[in-house]
Amino acid sequence: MEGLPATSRDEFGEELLIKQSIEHHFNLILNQAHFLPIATPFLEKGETLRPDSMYLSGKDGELFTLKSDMTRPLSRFLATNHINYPTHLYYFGETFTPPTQLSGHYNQQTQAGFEIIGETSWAAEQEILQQTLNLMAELDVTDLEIELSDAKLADAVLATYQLSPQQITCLKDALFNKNMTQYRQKLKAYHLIDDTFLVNWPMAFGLRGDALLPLLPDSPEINAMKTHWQELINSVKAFNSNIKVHVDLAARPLKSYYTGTTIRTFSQHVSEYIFSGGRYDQLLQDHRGCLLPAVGIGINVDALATLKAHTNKQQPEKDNLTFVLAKGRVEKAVRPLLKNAGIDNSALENPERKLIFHSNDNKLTFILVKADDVVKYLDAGIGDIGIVGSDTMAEQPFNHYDLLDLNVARAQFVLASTHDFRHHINMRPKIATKYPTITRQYFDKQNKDIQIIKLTGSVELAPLTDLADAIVDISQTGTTLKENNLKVLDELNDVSAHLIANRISVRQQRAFFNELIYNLLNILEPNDENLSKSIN
Ligand SMILES: Nc1ncnc2c1ncn2[C@@H]1O[C@H](COP(=O)(O)OP(=O)(O)OP(=O)(O)O)[C@@H](O)[C@H]1O
Ligand SMILES: O=P(O)(O)OC[C@H]1O[C@H](OP(=O)(O)OP(=O)(O)O)[C@H](O)[C@@H]1O
Repeated sequence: MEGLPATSRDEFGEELLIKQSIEHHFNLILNQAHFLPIATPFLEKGETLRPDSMYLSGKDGELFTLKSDMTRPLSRFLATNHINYPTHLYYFGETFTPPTQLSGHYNQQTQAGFEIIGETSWAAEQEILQQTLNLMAELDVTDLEIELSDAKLADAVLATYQLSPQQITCLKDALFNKNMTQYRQKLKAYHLIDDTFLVNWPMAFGLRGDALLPLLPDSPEINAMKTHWQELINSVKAFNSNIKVHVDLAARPLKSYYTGTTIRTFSQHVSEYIFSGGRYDQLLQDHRGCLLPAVGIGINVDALATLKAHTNKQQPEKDNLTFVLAKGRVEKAVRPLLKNAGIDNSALENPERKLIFHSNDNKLTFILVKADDVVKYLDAGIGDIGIVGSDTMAEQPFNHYDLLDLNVARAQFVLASTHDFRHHINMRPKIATKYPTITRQYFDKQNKDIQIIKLTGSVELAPLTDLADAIVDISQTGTTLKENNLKVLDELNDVSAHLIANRISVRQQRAFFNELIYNLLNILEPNDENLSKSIN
């Protein structure tokens, strides 16, 4: 009997019962609130090829797209039907996206959502928040924490400083990735490192978000956002004063088309956002091609079902954090650094052949994995914090925070070959490497066509044996190159160990992360007086 494709699964029994119950309560709440149901087919016309879509081919060769989200079918529906606006809609159904092969992820997710379309007034935001709260209560998952933000906040803040468009882009990029190393370098370069709000901005969420609200620059646009957040916070508190609600002043806009308030929720038990949405006035169009203002909330039903399963079993809140360390050079190099930053990693000192360790108080777990696998443990929500080389990160899809460059396990990528290598002789040189992405990026920048040969080690052998013309590899002392009679033709990116973190873990354990980042920055940037400006 043939099994399922690697990326699919059956759903059965208890797991499916939970989803059915979510769907039942969801329909009940939205019917009561006079939202109208909409169901769109699995297949849409597939004229635009997108990397995040799956395709089916029809009998006559026509290409169809499997529905990868609910937004596109909804856009098509509104653009091709005469509807009276404002309209209130809701949907519940399956979406399909191609996961990375052999990653353990599934290609099919259940998504639900509700939208108010054609309504510019603030009442729409209040209504979707109200329905979100009703659903949380109906499903009995009140341990969700709500985060409010605004897609335009970062631009509004940075507009109050004297910065060029390019400087704004660089700062936003570092801010949204919570890349503290890059962010602080930029602040220093732009002479803004004395600004208390800016210094603390990347971690301005949760209680710290609330604490930094009064330090937000003064502008009519920002003041209007503050008023709106306060109104939403008041409605949450009036509904149930136990629900945690905070502002996130450093949130990346959910999607590029969001234009106003955003609302997201997460819980202590699941490493993904459960509800997320907000205002997006620039995406949907009616049948005449006129833009339609809209607010909506999407629900990750699979994540919600995981949360429900936890709630049903009454499991305690997670109070343990897992570090995933790239074993070998990286783990050895960061061990003293972590220890100096107050992390009890003494158990790693006598590893023998064990791969899992605990701190003396059992609050921290350390797991040792091959460098390539660190990100997979973070993706799955098993690891909260990862420590891995920037070389490994550059070769993988990466969707986490790149918090700090730890400045240890340092090396450099180099292009190297034999002494008689001549660039111009070989029209399409063969380059051997363990790092195809880095290699491709480097040659693309130079408009040079090459052929890559992916090796797993002893890369220096390739030009010596004529397997390849040159190599892109890591060099530290240069000894390996020298001993193999190879010379450096060019120096590429620097490599070092980085501290990375799952986005939801940073929220679930924000006090721990704040302290760890602060302690590590004190070691990495000693004598930096501005560090004391970090609220801790
Ligand atoms: N000279 C160097 N060569 C290779 N990696 C280095 C060097 N210096 C620092 N590094 C960092 O160390 C990581 C590799 O560590 P290590 O060699 O222990 O693991 P590995 O590549 O899995 O090795 P092995 O396959 O020999 O176990 C790289 O990802 C890089 O970030
Ligand atoms: O400049 P150096 O200090 O000599 O270091 C560079 C060498 O170290 C790494 O190899 P590694 O030891 O990881 O073995 P590998 O060839 O099996 O990847 C790298 O691939 C180089 O071969």
